[in-house]
Amino acid sequence: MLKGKARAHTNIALIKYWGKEDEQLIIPNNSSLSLTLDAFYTETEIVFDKNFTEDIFYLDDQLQDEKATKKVSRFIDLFRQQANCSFFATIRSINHVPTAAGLASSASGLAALAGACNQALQLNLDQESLSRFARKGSGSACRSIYGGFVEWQKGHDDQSSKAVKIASDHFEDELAMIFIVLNDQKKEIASRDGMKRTVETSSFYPTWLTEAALDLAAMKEAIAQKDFIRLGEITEANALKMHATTLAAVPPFTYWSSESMRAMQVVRTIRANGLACYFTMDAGPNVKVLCQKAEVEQIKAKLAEHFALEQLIVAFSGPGIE
Ligand SMILES: O=C(O)C[C@@](O)(CF)CCOP(=O)(O)OP(=O)(O)O
Repeated sequence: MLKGKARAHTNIALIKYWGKEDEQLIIPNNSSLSLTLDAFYTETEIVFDKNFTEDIFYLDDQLQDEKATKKVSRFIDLFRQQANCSFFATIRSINHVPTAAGLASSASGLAALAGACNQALQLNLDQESLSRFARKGSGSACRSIYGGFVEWQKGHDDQSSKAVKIASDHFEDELAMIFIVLNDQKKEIASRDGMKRTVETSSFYPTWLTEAALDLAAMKEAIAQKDFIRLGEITEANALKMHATTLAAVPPFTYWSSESMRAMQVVRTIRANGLACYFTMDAGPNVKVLCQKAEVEQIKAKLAEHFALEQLIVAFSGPGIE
């Protein structure tokens, strides 16, 4: 019996990953940059045993169906191959994500599973190699291997496409992110499907790639300068450009609900009244507000004039895989 356990935290992209160059290896068309957060994480335990007759997957103590288990099995196969191990495994993942949040936890989930496999199979993979493995589970998962500011260098093959930690002299410790959880019933298009349709049909997509590269360079400069205003401006503009690509897809779609639009307007108004805060959004209606730790309580209080307190969740910079 081989046992492994790991904890990995959620990351939110400030420069978005949006579109694949290679679907199998999950090589992106553009590099991205994220902030790993402390509030949300996944803890995964895995046991490999020669007497097991199939892979079994529990998520939040719920036995998972064949589809979900197959996805996890395919991912674990990467590690079994690496370790030349044919044992089946039992996986237990617990998502420490506020239940109401409905926040995507695939990134922390797959990163934690990568770490647990690494330990159980005694592969001694370093963080760079772990990041490559996690990437093949879900692109954004590769960034959760590290804490703080993380760049996923797009690369062009399995070896070169990986995440790296950005030297930031602890600038991330001055930041906060407030999640505005909007429980719209909007049927979400999974990020994998959304980006595929966008790459294949959106006339705005080529411009996105040009802009994302410029935004990344400018953001790395803002981090080096510890310039929060610049960091926020680029974050918000980059999210808007990424979401703009979906409006020109065929058929067009958007992740924005009416509540998302209201939340974005509230953030703009709070900013216009003197508190520096900027929004970003991913493949869902929730709005995330990037601000400075020193002002997070004031900004949360302003948001609470427009949203219920239980819809507002504060997170700070978090660590890499543990
Ligand atoms: O996180 C970001 O950079 C931006 C997004 O969250 C969407 F806004 C994309 C996340 O995509 P992911 O779920 O990693 O896709 P996969 O590789 O098809 O599994």
